[in-house]
Amino acid sequence: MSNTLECITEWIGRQRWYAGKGHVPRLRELSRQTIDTDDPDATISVILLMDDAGHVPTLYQVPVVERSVLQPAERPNLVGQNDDGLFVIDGPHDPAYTRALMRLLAPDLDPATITATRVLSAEQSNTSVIVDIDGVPTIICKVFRALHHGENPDVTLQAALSAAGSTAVPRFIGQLSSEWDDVGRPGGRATGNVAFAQEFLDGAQDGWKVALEYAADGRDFTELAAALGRQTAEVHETLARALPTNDTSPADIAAVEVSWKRRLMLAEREVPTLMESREAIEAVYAAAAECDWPRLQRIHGDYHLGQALLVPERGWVLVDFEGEPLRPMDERDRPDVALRDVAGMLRSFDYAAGATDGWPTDWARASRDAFFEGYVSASGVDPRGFSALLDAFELDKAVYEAIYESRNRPDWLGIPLRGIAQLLAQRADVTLDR
Ligand SMILES: Nc1ncnc2c1ncn2[C@@H]1O[C@H](COP(=O)(O)OP(=O)(O)O)[C@@H](O)[C@H]1O
Ligand SMILES: O=P(O)(O)O[C@H]1O[C@H](CO)[C@@H](O[C@H]2O[C@H](CO)[C@@H](O)[C@H](O)[C@H]2O)[C@H](O)[C@H]1O
Repeated sequence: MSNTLECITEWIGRQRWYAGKGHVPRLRELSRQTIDTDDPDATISVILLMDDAGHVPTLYQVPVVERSVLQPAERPNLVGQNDDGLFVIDGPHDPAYTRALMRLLAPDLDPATITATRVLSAEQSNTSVIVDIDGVPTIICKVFRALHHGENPDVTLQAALSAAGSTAVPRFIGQLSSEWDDVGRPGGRATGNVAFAQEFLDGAQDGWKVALEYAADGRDFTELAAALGRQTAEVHETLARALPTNDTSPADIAAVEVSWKRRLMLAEREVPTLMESREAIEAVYAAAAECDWPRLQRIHGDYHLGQALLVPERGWVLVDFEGEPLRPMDERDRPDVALRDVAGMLRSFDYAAGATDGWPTDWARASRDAFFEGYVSASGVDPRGFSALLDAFELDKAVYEAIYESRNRPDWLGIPLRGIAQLLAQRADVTLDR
């Protein structure tokens, strides 16, 4: 037995959302808040923990429920047993926590109508809980794991799209923020979003799984890809109307170029073979920095097929506007280039082909073209008109994916590496043709 903090330290490294893979966690408790519950055997604590083990300290939200009796069904979600003999359970898996959270996120909801709560089983960066109302899955609550000062773009963007009447995102229900000590900020306090709730889309299919099935069966995905292109353009257009935009200054361009190069340097440390392509990749970045850039606006930021849900009678609905988990929050929380999203989705078609036996490149190419056509038809803007810039964003995404795969799924590292090689070969062909 050990104290609750020791139990969490031993457990946290195994969680999918723990970003410090490869480090032994070094946790420091910043705050512990007790939440009221009507369950007499449960004590709910929301603990904010700073992990000092990595290069950059990371703040995590760990809600736990302490109980004197452990039900067999709770065993897989046991964090540990503390010095007082209490069983410490991962909060989102315990109904006492999720019911208490719902009271805060949706105060108008009658708690008696909540009939069940369960954690979404997919591997995730955060933890989402599905809430049944009168026996029907109705609400999904996302509990953010890594916390940041300032608004979380997932909340800001989905709330803004929903308020603008867009049905391209789930209806927004409510959000919760929290404060914690931060000596680096004026007043010594930081504040950020810790959870939010939105409409649960029953029967939604994950776009990644749909695409994989199509690719594996050699089925034509172009109609769905074109619809996705149209929905993407519509979301970009609504975001540009609902939230601030700005002209692109030379300083903005320089900052993006620096971030591309910084990421490449980081990737080379983790995937040394990338060093062989550095010169060619940097040449693409340099060419992109020289061309015309569109206006900056808020974007999805980590756009791929897994962020698009195919909903019966509604079509594509987009989720998870939090941006890339490996990118600093201050970079994700401001206007950016919409082509970054287009590039993300192009990479995803390549991924679906790469994860399929025989690597059907024609399938990926047809899906890309259809996506472009859909995007143009809804917006009048053809991303292919910014080819140097689009290539740079695609390369940057593939470099990001190389880091992501080497840390999380080394068996898949070949997918982004081949993507990088292909992009560079295509650019070399274009240059030779000139
Ligand atoms: N509103 C929703 N309705 C139904 N399923 C959803 C909804 N939002 C998310 N999901 C499911 O949860 C998965 C993870 O959600 P996401 O927002 O991507 O979480 P994370 O930030 O943890 O990556 C999605 O891929 C989808 O399968
Ligand atoms: O969904 P998250 O916000 O957690 O995104 C991260 O994980 C994704 C993998 O789940 C990763 O996406 C990469 O793999 C996908 C297939 O699993 C593929 O469709 C994407 O194109 C590819 O980028 C994403 O990059 C990462 O941020």
